[in-house]
Amino acid sequence: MGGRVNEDLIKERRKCTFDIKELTHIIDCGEENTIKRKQIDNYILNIKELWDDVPEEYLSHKERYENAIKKAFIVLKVLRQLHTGNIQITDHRTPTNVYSIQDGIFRNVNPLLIHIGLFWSTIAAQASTEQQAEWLQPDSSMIGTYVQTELGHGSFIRGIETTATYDSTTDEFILHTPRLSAYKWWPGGLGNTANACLVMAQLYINGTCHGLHIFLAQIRDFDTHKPLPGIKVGEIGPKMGFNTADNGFLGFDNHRIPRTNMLMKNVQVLRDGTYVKPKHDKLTYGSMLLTRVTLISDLAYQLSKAATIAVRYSAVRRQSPIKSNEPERQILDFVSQQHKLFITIASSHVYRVVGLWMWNSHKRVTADIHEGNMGQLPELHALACCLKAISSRDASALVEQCRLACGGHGYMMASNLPQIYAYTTAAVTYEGEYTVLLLQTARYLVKFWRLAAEHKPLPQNFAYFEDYIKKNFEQWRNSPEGIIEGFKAIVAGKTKAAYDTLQCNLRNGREFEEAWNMASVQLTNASEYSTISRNDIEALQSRYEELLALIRPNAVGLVDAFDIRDEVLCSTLGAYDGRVYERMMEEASKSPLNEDVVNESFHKYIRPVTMKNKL
Ligand SMILES: CCCCCCCCCCCCC/C=C/C(=O)SCCNC(=O)CCNC(=O)[C@H](O)C(C)(C)COP(=O)(O)OP(=O)(O)OC[C@H]1O[C@@H](n2cnc3c(N)ncnc32)[C@H](O)[C@@H]1OP(=O)(O)O
Ligand SMILES: Cc1cc2nc3c(=O)[nH]c(=O)nc-3n(C[C@H](O)[C@H](O)[C@H](O)COP(=O)(O)OP(=O)(O)OC[C@H]3O[C@@H](n4cnc5c(N)ncnc54)[C@H](O)[C@@H]3O)c2cc1C
Repeated sequence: MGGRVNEDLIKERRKCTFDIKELTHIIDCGEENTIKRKQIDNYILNIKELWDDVPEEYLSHKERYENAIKKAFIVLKVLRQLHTGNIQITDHRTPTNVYSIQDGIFRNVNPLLIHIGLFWSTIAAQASTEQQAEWLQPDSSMIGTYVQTELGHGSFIRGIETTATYDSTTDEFILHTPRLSAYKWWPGGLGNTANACLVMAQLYINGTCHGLHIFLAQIRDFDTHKPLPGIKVGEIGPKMGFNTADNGFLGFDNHRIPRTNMLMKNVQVLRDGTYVKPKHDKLTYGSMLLTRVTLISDLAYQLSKAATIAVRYSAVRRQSPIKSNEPERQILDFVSQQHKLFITIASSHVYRVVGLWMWNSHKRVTADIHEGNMGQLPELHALACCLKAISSRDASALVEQCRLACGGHGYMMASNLPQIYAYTTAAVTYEGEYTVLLLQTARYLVKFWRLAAEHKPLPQNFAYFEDYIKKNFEQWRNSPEGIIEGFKAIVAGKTKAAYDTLQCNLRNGREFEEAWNMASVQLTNASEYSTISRNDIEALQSRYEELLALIRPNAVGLVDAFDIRDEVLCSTLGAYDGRVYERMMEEASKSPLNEDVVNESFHKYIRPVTMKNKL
């Protein structure tokens, strides 16, 4: 769409007091990354076949999938070309890699997301060198997915019922779905797209269960794509979002795979059925850990999209004067609106920085694990659980806040805010449900509180538990250091309260698991523990309002610095030029209901009723 940039946006950009490009480079972790990102953006966004004539909302469930799969294979080809050209596109130092461009192309989810993101990365992390050499071929026929969750079990994966029984006479595993609740249910790309999968199943050797292990299974013929004998596979139906992800179900009827199809980097089953244990029980859960870490950056990116749309719209939208004799104001001038939006910008930066830090920590801990040192794994797991849970919950609440901040127009699909919300809120559940993950972190904290309570030595990271017990916390100070101290006090107080309840339940004769369940609200909820006083809260509130006023002239600059192209934002409300009403009218004209001046239903159903008395 050609035309002038909205006058209010022009003025906002003139008001900006910092160098927008400099912030973009910081977000991208360096100017060279910005340049590389823009090259990839240009390359991909110039592929004409990736653009729709009809907005995807008007397509049927089947058409949407078919459209998405067409694009997915164009993108896959590009990814392969870029890899061949040695362009590092999976570097999560920044969320602004090729994956974010896909948000624009699909306006939904790439059906190959799990193939690219989880299938290959799990093989790379958990398959032996020989297996990798065989499976990780650039021209592989395999289109895979990660198949873990079942109809009956998602959170409690030890309850998974699919079995893999070793048959030493044929040197094979027999994959089997013993009952309906054991059907695999949810995996992305499983419904129609994948011809292979990594399946999580209980390993049985000579009648002994060795717990969960990962197996590579072909499920469809590479040539005809028909399900192999003994495989029942299909798609699970429409969802709140993720509708192009082709999530599927899968059942095995004594399906045989070679022994060498168990992922054997960390654990092995030998030809004679000998089981060689892993160095750490939970290495099999490594893919979940990695995805949780990755998601923090992805959620930061979703927040930056929502903030860009809502801030630009709020600069363009004028509604009601503040003083009665004045013209109507930009809604961005209302302090309550600033409160809704600036927190989203800030949260995006927070999770971007934390996501990057976690990504680097993951790299470091993985390198240690390769050397046989598992010492840092529990802390990384505890942090990943908590941060994935909190970032997804915050992101979905803030995206929804941005949608509401755009009033009625935010309810339009063409604003793209409903789609961003549907995408973001799914992350609260997948890769570990919110409460379940918080309880994993609580388990870790309680362990160290027990040491503190028993006056045993604590690692440096938990020294503040001891400070709390000795009442060494200083009075609240309104400064970054003071805020960190305040958070430490909250964590220590919260952990103490939960621990005390747990102990009390145990003293009353409860078994540990039951006592834990009874304390679980305290284990997950924030509590009132703080060194902060009522006066401090008032001082903080007025400081906060001062800061909102300080940010106000830079609001548009701050979201421009996210540097998200219109083709990725896909929003009538958030485009760079701010021509909101023109875009809304243009999008409305694409509705199939506007194709005929009089819809044929008028003659069939309306006219016979409305004209009845007049005939
Ligand atoms: C690269 C491209 C990226 C693109 C951008 C990103 C976008 C990505 C979009 C993704 C699209 C969606 C895909 C979705 C996929 C899925 O959802 S896959 C399925 C995910 N499922 C889950 O997450 C299930 C959650 N449940 C669990 O993880 C486990 O059941 C549990 C809750 C952790 C409990 O496990 P259990 O075996 O019962 O253990 P416990 O008896 O409770 O003991 C826990 C001990 O184990 C330690 N531990 C647990 N997990 C780990 C781990 N992953 N790593 C290390 N350690 C672990 C834990 O600390 C306990 O230790 P101790 O206290 O010392 O006993
Ligand atoms: C969009 C989407 C994509 C997905 N993609 C995949 C995929 O590619 N591959 C795959 O294998 N799976 C996938 N999943 C499945 C996903 O991982 C599970 O849905 C998720 O792990 C939650 O498990 P659940 O559905 O069993 O929820 P449940 O565990 O049944 O949760 C229901 C409620 O019970 C509570 N609860 C459960 N256990 C406890 C406990 N111990 N203590 C306290 N409360 C508890 C939860 O907090 C929640 O409130 C996907 C899911 C979605 C929504």
